[in-house]
Amino acid sequence: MSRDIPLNTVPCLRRKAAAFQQLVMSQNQNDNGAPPSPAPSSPRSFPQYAVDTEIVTTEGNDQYRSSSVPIYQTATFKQESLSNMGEYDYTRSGNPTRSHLERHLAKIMHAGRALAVSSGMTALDVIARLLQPGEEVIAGDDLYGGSNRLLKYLRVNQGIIVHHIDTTDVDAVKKTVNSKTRMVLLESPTNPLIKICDIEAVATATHEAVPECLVVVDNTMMSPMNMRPLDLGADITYESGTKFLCGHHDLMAGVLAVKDLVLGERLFQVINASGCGLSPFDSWLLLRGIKTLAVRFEKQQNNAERIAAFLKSHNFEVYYPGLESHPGYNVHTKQSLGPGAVLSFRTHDLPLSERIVESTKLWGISVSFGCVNSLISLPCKMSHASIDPKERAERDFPEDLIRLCVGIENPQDLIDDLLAAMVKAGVEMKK
Ligand SMILES: Cc1ncc(COP(=O)(O)O)c(C=O)c1O
Ligand SMILES: N[C@@H](CCSC[C@H](N)C(=O)O)C(=O)O
Repeated sequence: MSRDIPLNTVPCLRRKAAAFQQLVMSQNQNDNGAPPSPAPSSPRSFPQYAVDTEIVTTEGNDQYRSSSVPIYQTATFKQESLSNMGEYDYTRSGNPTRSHLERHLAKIMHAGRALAVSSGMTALDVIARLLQPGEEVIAGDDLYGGSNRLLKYLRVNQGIIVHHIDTTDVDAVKKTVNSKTRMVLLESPTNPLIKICDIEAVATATHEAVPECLVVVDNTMMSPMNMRPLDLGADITYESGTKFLCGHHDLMAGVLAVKDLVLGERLFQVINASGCGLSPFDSWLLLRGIKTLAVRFEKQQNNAERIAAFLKSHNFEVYYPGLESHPGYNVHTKQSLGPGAVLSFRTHDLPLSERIVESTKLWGISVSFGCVNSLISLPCKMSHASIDPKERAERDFPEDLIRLCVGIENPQDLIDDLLAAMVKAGVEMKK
């Protein structure tokens, strides 16, 4: 499958980035002694190659031409003089290792600016701080438990009105958007029910109704390997860097990206004010992970396709957008480059699902996904336990749902392990 994507927005991005850089520099000079602020982390170069090449190709400007970006493990930066301040003063405001990562992310996410923060939840929190009391948010009725919890917090404590609706239904979004809507939050595929939402159609309908409303896409499930929501009309895309970008479950991170540099500056101001920028070491580690994203992701996705076919052949109800039987198959195929490596399936029997999860050997019982190791979980007791059971029931959340997050192991070993776990748990397997 070709991973090339037309980049017709690039020349305009380049002009915008240069103009914005100019603006920030002139502001710094006129700011009557205000501390320096780093140049916006817009891409240094623009994508010219397929995504797997771009992912591994980073551009440094290190004085010794080091192949790996140095870790600037420092809180402060000394200034030449009071009249000649440098780009960096304090790591909360900016750090060269973080800037390097952010520029690379901006390039691979087709963004004008990217920002790296301490977790995926922090990324959503930074975006949510753009909202005012009384404003409205539309979000899915199937979304990651932590995002649901943050939206609930905003509703209870900050006076934000939140509508949870079926965002796979564009008409339902059109009916709910009103003059007070300031944010539409989408996941596609959703976590954990793998529902597909037509991002372009929702973004167009939302912007037609309320031009200033931000369409925000959580792209954690797809990563830039499979989807660039900014190219589909989203205003902001964010993802948990803890997952595919890192790939090894050894760090927490979140990334945000925008095309509009003014919006990017507003998000940067929140990050600087609240101090949630990613640390130098974690920025370095995340960049290291990103370089192998293409090979990991391709193997994980190929494995997932085989496992989905195996489950389907045994008549399980499988949720995976790589299967033509998935109701969102056509929309997903239109807006992304592949089905990803997370899938769910049902047994319609909670104790049986629990026994399957507890009987695997190779599949680790763990939350999260995107890791090189394969993981199995029961969302109702793990990643989505923070959603009130009553609320889960109202949304018809299947408690017996098992989620598989596929790693890079040998696919036959993974299938054999699942099969053995199913037999041990008492599933009658088709011969
Ligand atoms: C879809 C999705 N979005 C956001 C997050 C939050 O990311 P983090 O755990 O890095 O805060 C998660 C998982 O935690 C997730 O699954
Ligand atoms: N105890 C955590 C659960 C994290 S779930 C992580 C990941 N998004 C997943 O879907 O597995 C919490 O309460 O946030």
